[in-house]
Amino acid sequence: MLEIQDLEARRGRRVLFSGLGFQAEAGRLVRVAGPNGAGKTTLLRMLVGLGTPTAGTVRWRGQPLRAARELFHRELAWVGHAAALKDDLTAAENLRAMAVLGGDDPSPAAAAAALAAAGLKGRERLPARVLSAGQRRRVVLARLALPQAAALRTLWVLDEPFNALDVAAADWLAGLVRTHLTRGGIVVLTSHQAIPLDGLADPLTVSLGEPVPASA
Ligand SMILES: Nc1ncnc2c1ncn2[C@@H]1O[C@H](COP(=O)(O)OP(=O)(O)OP(=O)(O)O)[C@@H](O)[C@H]1O
Repeated sequence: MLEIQDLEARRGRRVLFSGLGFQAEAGRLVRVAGPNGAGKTTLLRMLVGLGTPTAGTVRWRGQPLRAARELFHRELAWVGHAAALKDDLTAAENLRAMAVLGGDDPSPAAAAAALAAAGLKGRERLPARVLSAGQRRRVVLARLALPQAAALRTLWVLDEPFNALDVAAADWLAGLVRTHLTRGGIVVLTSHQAIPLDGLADPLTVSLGEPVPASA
């Protein structure tokens, strides 16, 4: 369903990666690994259509992204590593605003349920500025607990989703990922820390190395 072929990314005169290829079918977890600066975020942004590769193609359901853009965006849930909350909005307002921007329109009850699942019961009405770093991250990730995320968003692309999470929140997120994979979703993620996803059938690891100077 997701197919990457001969992908290349350059930054100035450095080649971050080239000739990169992999495929992910329903139920597959893809973990993108590599040291700081290797190009993991760059790759994820290319996968979701936010960055343009210097060579190669990304295909979704057999079509290049630019041809499948509308369908692709209906089926994508993207959580960037720097996904930001608006400080003056409450946790619930932030979650609903992010969901709407992503093309979902959850009811207030669904948003409250997702925040409760994220361990934020009782904090829904607090302005984001008073939330801790981990709580802010939970608000962002609560989008994946909305009914639309499971029903409509086949492909989850998550940049450092486990950052700032405590053990309980990491277990919650791992549970969401597991359930999504079981339902036939695809999850592409990066993580510098060990993630509590042991025992998943056959995760695919895509390893990026140190960038090299371009020869031309
Ligand atoms: N807009 C940009 N302009 C110039 N260089 C950039 C830009 N964005 C990223 N880079 C560079 O590209 C390289 C890869 O960055 P990227 O964020 O993809 O790495 P990463 O593997 O995600 O790193 P980390 O593990 O630190 O998050 C870095 O050297 C970075 O400085």
